[in-house]
Amino acid sequence: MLEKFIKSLKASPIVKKGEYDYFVHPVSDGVPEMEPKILKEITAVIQKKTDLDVNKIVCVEAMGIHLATALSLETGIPFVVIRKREYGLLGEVPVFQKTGYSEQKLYINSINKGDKIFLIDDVVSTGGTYIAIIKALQKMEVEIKDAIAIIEKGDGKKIVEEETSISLKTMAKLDLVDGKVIVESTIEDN
Ligand SMILES: O=P(O)(O)OC[C@H]1O[C@H](OP(=O)(O)OP(=O)(O)O)[C@H](O)[C@@H]1O
Ligand code: HPA
Repeated sequence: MLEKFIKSLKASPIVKKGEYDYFVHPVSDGVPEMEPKILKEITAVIQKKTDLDVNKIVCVEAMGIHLATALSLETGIPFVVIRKREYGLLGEVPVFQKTGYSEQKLYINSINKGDKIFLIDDVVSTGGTYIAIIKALQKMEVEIKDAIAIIEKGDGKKIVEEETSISLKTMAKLDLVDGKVIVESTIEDN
């Protein structure tokens, strides 16, 4: 079911961000262009493999937005974006995000105590982003019913699970070897 997605992953160019090896893919970068069929494969597998008995889909700017949009259109569940912009709205919660190559603040709005949410982002790598967000949502007493990062790179999934006790699903686990993307496993192997 994920044939086009897997094929596109293997074709991803790798660039350097300082010392960090960074793969470039339509899911994580919108570059090269996204084939709608890939997005359809991903949303179909999410619907099959995750718990979407939720009242909100929650994604992270920027590269969670197209994934949440596609899923929202298929399911009719509304989505909210954790932004890199501060609004100063009542109840806004700032979160400090650190990835393998950047640091910045994110801002949670329109998520309330008691909400049942599905969390979606494009990549988990160091786990820095998901750990910060999940801890903030747990403190807000939001119920994270399920969470997915479409692409898994490095040890981030394990670190997120250890630090937050949330089970994080991923659709494809990859490794970067000799300038190439190797797909080690997919959610369909389980
Ligand atoms: O597991 P981590 O090491 O935290 O990496 C994962 C995060 O890195 C990227 O975000 P980035 O801040 O580059 O933003 P973008 O979505 O705007 O590309 C990606 O979209 C994830 O949110
Ligand atoms: N590529 C694209 N997005 C990412 C990466 C990467 O290597 N790491 C974290 N987000």
